[in-house]
Amino acid sequence: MTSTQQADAGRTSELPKWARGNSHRGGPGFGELIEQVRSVMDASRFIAPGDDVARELTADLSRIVERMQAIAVPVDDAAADSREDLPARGNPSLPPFEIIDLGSEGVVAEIVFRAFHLGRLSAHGGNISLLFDELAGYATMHRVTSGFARTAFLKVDYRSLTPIDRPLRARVWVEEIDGRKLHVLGTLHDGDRLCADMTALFIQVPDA
Ligand SMILES: CCCCCCCCCC(=O)SCCNC(=O)CCNC(=O)[C@H](O)C(C)(C)COP(=O)(O)OP(=O)(O)OC[C@H]1O[C@@H](n2cnc3c(N)ncnc32)[C@H](O)[C@@H]1OP(=O)(O)O
Repeated sequence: MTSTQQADAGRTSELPKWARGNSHRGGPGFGELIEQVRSVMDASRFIAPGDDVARELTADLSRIVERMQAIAVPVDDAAADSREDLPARGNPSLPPFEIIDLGSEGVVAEIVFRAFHLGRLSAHGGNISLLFDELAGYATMHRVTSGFARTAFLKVDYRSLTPIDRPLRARVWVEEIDGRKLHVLGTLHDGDRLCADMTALFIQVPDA
């Protein structure tokens, strides 16, 4: 039984198909491909190429983009954002978290922000907010009785600088349910140090 199915035990209806996850789409090499995509994003943060090199790199990347566009599938069939065996479900636009625990108590994840997520000397606040929003999606997905829940608002308090390149621990849970409204809380720690905490409201909606 996958962690997603275990956590699903409290729902009165199945998870929407798009949220069930799989570990096969895109094949066994897909994780390494996404890791390389992340590495391109990281490396791009630390270069100041001359014009010639910039044009060469652009041409190289254009060829790769064309190859990917030639094998595009409808988004609901895509591997990215569906692979529950990969960091952040294989979605390169998300910070690469790994789920440590998922259940009706909420979700615990390990996250390593990287060069691509750098703001000024620490992780960019928007990336921290993105992490919380995604993890709140996990936490609420397993507490709504049907459909799923969308973010109505999400507030982050940045308590101390959030480092990149080291494992951090995030915890997000549903504190209270009031009809369709789910009140969600979350924390992000570097060891014992609180980096950020989060308050959000999610609203249960049909999966349509
Ligand atoms: C395992 C896979 C995990 C995948 C995770 C992915 C997670 C991604 C999560 C997201 O990022 S979702 C994308 C970002 N969110 C949106 O795009 C939502 C856009 N807004 C909407 O679609 C609607 O405004 C919304 C669904 C949030 C609410 O509209 P509704 O028409 O369904 O609800 P309504 O306006 O009737 O409000 C219902 C209740 O919520 C309250 N409410 C709604 N928005 C609020 C708000 N912003 N602040 C405070 N209260 C709010 C509202 O007052 C009311 O309270 P009462 O029932 O007590 O009267």
